[in-house]
Amino acid sequence: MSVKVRFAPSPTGLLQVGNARIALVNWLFARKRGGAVLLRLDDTDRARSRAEYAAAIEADLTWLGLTWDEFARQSDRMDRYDLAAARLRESGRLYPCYETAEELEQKRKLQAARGRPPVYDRAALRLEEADRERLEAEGRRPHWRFKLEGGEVAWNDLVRGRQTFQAGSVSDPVLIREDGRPLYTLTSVVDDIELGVTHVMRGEDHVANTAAQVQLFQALDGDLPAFAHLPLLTDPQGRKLSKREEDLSLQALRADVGVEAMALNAYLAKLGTSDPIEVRHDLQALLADFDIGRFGRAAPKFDTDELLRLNARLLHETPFEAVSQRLSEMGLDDVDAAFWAAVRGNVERLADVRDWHAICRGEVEPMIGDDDAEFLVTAAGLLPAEPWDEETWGRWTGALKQETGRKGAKLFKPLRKALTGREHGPELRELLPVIGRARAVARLHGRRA
Ligand SMILES: Nc1ncnc2c1ncn2[C@@H]1O[C@H](COP(=O)(O)OP(=O)(O)OP(=O)(O)O)[C@@H](O)[C@H]1O
Repeated sequence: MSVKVRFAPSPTGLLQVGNARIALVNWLFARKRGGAVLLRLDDTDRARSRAEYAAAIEADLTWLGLTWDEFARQSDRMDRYDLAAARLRESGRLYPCYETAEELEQKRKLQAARGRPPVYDRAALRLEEADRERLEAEGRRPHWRFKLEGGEVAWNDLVRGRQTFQAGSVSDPVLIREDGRPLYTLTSVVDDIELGVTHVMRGEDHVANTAAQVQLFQALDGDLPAFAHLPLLTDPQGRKLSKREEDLSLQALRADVGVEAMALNAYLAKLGTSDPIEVRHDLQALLADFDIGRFGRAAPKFDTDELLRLNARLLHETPFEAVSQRLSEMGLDDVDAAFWAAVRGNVERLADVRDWHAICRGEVEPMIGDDDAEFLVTAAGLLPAEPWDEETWGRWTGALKQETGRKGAKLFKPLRKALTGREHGPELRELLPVIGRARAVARLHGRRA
């Protein structure tokens, strides 16, 4: 059987890292099996769905490298949901209800007072034709519920193991609202059947829905897909992430925090498993040890600091070719392979290259202690002629050591502080050729250059 998965966000906000984890898991699962990925926009909620969020979802997935083979939009498929609803009506599984939200609330309060679970009492099933006519004449419009069959509903969840629900313990779900809008429980099942989805992998906010959906697949003669419900990511305080909080949106992580797509992918692919989180340079490398069975049931905490540490490690290993284009888009056209090799070990995010660029190519105020001024002038005098390479530093400091008798920190620290204006930074062996002779001489003499 060929595998088909879907990622089905609603375009009601920017994707956040929790959504991205679901998209990534679907992608890895499908690609590992040579299967297909469907991107489906769940945009039946016209009031909240926006074209710019739909475009942002596509841009975010593209940034992560999570390609899709098929695309569907629920708002284009409304006639399919109408047809499915008609079939359910014919088979007696979809029935009209006229209670208002207040009336339903009232019922729930009464049930609670009697110590009963808040399950819909199916009063609407007992209405006669004349009752319905009277209610409609009052101007009421029905909403439509799916009649669950009693007994146990079970499925083997790829993450949660065997799941069982007593159908009698949940309310018949509303599939169509009184304004005629079909709801997720219905639209999702109709699409999964008609678009041939074999594995439904989503957040565990959908578990409660699944029992009803299993019966709906059966009522619509669809093949039941496999299910995997992953726990929801939380922030470090344990709060569920949602599209409504935009600080952990993919856009913010990319543009404001400076996270690399592959750092995020590598982090999300391992978060919530007991595997170590390691640098991976492409999605193919993540496929090798991907296994849906390794994801635990506890809600993992998303930790931006941990992600940034991985981001730094990734950049430290990234070859120049992989970043050259982006560096020139940042206006750093004169950064070459030697420059990148010198500074990459000192950046946490790509934008940090700007700081080292300013130090190597811009003006720096040298840091010079009173005891070192003379030593540094001697050092300037011993600088060899260009061209310089990585050997230059060793030859120069060797000669300087002989001349002055200084060694260790007494020798190296003043050079670093004068040449870079900083106490710490990249290996000077690599940095010196990037700074160049003219700047080095001036800085060793204490001049801003
Ligand atoms: N915090 C989270 N952690 C993991 N998965 C999540 C999280 N939030 C949503 N998801 C999953 O992301 C997928 C896309 O969902 P959807 O577009 O409905 O997002 P949402 O963030 O739940 O939306 P909203 O914030 O508007 O309720 C679903 O499979 C959903 O279960």
